[in-house]
Amino acid sequence: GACNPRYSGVLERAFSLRKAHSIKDMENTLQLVRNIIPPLSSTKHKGQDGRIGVVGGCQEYTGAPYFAAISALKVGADLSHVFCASAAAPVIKAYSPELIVHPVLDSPNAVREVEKWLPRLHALVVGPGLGRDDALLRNVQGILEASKARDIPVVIDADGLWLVAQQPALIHGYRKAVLTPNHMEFSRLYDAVLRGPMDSDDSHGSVLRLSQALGNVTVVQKGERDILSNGQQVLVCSQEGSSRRCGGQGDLLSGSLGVLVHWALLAGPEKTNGSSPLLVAAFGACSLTRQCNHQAFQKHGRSTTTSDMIAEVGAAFSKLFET
Ligand SMILES: NC(=O)C1=CN([C@@H]2O[C@H](COP(=O)(O)OP(=O)(O)OC[C@H]3O[C@@H](n4cnc5c(N)ncnc54)[C@H](O)[C@@H]3O)[C@@H](O)[C@H]2O)[C@@H](O)CC1
Ligand SMILES: Nc1ncnc2c1ncn2[C@@H]1O[C@H](COP(=O)(O)OP(=O)(O)OP(=O)(O)O)[C@@H](O)[C@H]1O
Ligand SMILES: [Mg+2]
Repeated sequence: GACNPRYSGVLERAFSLRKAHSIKDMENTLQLVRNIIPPLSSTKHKGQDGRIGVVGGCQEYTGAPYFAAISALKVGADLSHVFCASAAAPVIKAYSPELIVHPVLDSPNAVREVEKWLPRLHALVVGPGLGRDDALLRNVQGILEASKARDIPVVIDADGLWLVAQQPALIHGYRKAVLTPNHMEFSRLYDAVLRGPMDSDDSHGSVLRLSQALGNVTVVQKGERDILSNGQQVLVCSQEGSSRRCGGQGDLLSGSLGVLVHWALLAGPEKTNGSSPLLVAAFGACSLTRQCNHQAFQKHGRSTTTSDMIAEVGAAFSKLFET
């Protein structure tokens, strides 16, 4: 690949960005995030700052879709929907009166039931707590196809990434897709798409190559440092978090990202200074999640859970983005 001038140009850029992932770079990117945040205003109507849908939640997993959907609201969306399997719905409803919960995902009409709502949604977060049941995944495939046909931005996380690893063509080249794999999900995707193990000494190159191989969808590799790429640019988020790794932190990230993606696309590339709006949105969600983790850990230490982090969203958002 190194002989290909376009590729080596991209790599050079990636490497220079790697060296320069300084506090100053982080600060510059945070400023771009600030630029995409819509001002609070007394003249707006309910819904204008975001109507987000989370597709996930099954018999086993009810926490993950709840975390994602409530995080979207706490970040500033006006309405947050959950489309889940029927067994998960009463549980999720009982966690929160703030979410709108549709028990449709295991119905034979699942795709039609979700499609009805698509014209009213600004972004979908697909995968938290979805599980790997074949019938459910087939329905989600239909939902993804319907969302693409309507040009609705999609954040794909957790078991949604399991589906994409099986069928990369589902999102290949979709400009409005962001994938948020953890360590395992990333290597599974990399294996499936690039047909070989990744080079664990070159995480920047791996994220860049995976994004390119998927037709430049935005990829966020979560970890000690989050590495983000749209196949052209590579960003690193090393906002201070903590050493506490309770389950659900990724769901906070993907739910927040659902809102930020909508805001970033609405703001457009003028507000992001030529950088990809999706990359800026992803950087915002990573910084916010890590800052929530940091603040919650200062209060709760080892007993920190994702609910403690969600309680910090407001203060973390102000600290990072409303300075
Ligand atoms: N309360 C809930 O309902 C929660 C449900 N969850 C759901 O659980 C399902 C499975 O998600 P998983 O994340 O477990 O996915 P996987 O089944 O792909 O498992 C990931 C595995 O990788 C391991 N791992 C993570 N980081 C690693 C690293 N850096 N090096 C080596 N191993 C590493 C983890 O211990 C985990 O066992 C998803 O539907 C997810 O949304 C999670 O979101 C957590 C919270
Ligand atoms: N070693 C680490 N140090 C600091 N932050 C980390 C570390 N690993 C992950 N994170 C942060 O934790 C958040 C969630 O990442 P993680 O890899 O735990 O996702 P996940 O496995 O999908 O979580 P979930 O349990 O919700 O499924 C991200 O914001 C990421 O930046
Ligand atoms: Mg996860």
